[in-house]
Amino acid sequence: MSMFLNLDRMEGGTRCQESCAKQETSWSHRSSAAKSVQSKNCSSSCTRADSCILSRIPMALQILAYVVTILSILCVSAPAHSQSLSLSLFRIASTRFIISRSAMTLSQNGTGTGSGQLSAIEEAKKSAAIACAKKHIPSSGCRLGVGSGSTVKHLVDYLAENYANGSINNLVCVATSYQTKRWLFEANLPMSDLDLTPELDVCIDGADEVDKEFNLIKGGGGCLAREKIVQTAAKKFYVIADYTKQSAFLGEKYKYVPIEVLPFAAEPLLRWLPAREGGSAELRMAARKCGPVITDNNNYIIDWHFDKTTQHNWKETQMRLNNTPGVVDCGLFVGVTDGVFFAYPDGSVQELHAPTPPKKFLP
Ligand SMILES: O=C(CO)[C@H](O)[C@H](O)COP(=O)(O)O
Repeated sequence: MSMFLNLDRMEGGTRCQESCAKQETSWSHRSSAAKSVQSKNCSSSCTRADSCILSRIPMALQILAYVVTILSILCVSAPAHSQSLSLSLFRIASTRFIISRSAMTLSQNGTGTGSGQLSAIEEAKKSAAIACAKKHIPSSGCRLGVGSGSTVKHLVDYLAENYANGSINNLVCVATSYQTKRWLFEANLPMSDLDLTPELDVCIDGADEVDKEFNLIKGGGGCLAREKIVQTAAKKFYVIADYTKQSAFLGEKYKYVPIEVLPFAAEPLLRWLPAREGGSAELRMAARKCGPVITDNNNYIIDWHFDKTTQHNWKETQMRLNNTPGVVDCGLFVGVTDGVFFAYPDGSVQELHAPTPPKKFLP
């Protein structure tokens, strides 16, 4: 839900997105000069021009407009021009009132309960994100891979606050998705990409399910390919999750493995995957657009609903899936997690470490 709300917020700022996209190539260690460019262009984070103008109308003027309007209506003999002036003022004031009410509703709903309170699960996501950040992001900063999804949004909020108040310095963030990039940008956090910063110190990401051997299913948000690339580029990989993601075995709670595929191969893969791996496969369809979900890499997602009655060797399954023509990557993350932060409804957070440290490409 919150993902949709945030996208809605972005859709309003088309001009802002364009200027952001133009800056993308120079988003490395963003200087204060770059930041001022950002705040200039993205004062259109105030998404619609009319809401910017209206927000500058002082409250006193609005009240005056209401009063004048009521008086003119009461006073039928008032000259026509004063009636029409007061009606215009009334319209402006009412529009502003409606806009500010809708903005309030949007921001409240974004927190998960519609009442401005975080739901128990959102609270847990936030606790996991903060605990992990406190432990693994040093105040002297680091090169940080930033995952995707609603749990990661709490991490971004934490980083925004602590970077702004100087508790964390020299941070460089590499996003795993378009949405995360937007969040980092709006939070004024310094960003880079893998071209400029190919080696990262830490990557922190959410997950859809984590089993007791630290095998993960990821890709509920369709960002799995970039998430795996950024995770692989990092020396350490930590998962942040609420208690609903903790399972004894994969499939206990989450029902499928997302697989990013080339559109050209989608139809045959929908047949090949169940024929070889069992279960069933479906093309993920978009919720608010006709047709399939298109990933940040312009690919499709196939959700493979695996057979829960048989035991799977996830390492081998991952290798087979990734060796299939047309598969870009799959949402199985096997043997790569250094630690998981699970947060529970009572507010406690448990940090679990991998029994044997995962092997990394780089030391
Ligand atoms: O893999 C992901 C996106 O591709 C997310 O990390 C995963 O779906 C968890 O998301 P959330 O924190 O919203 O539950």
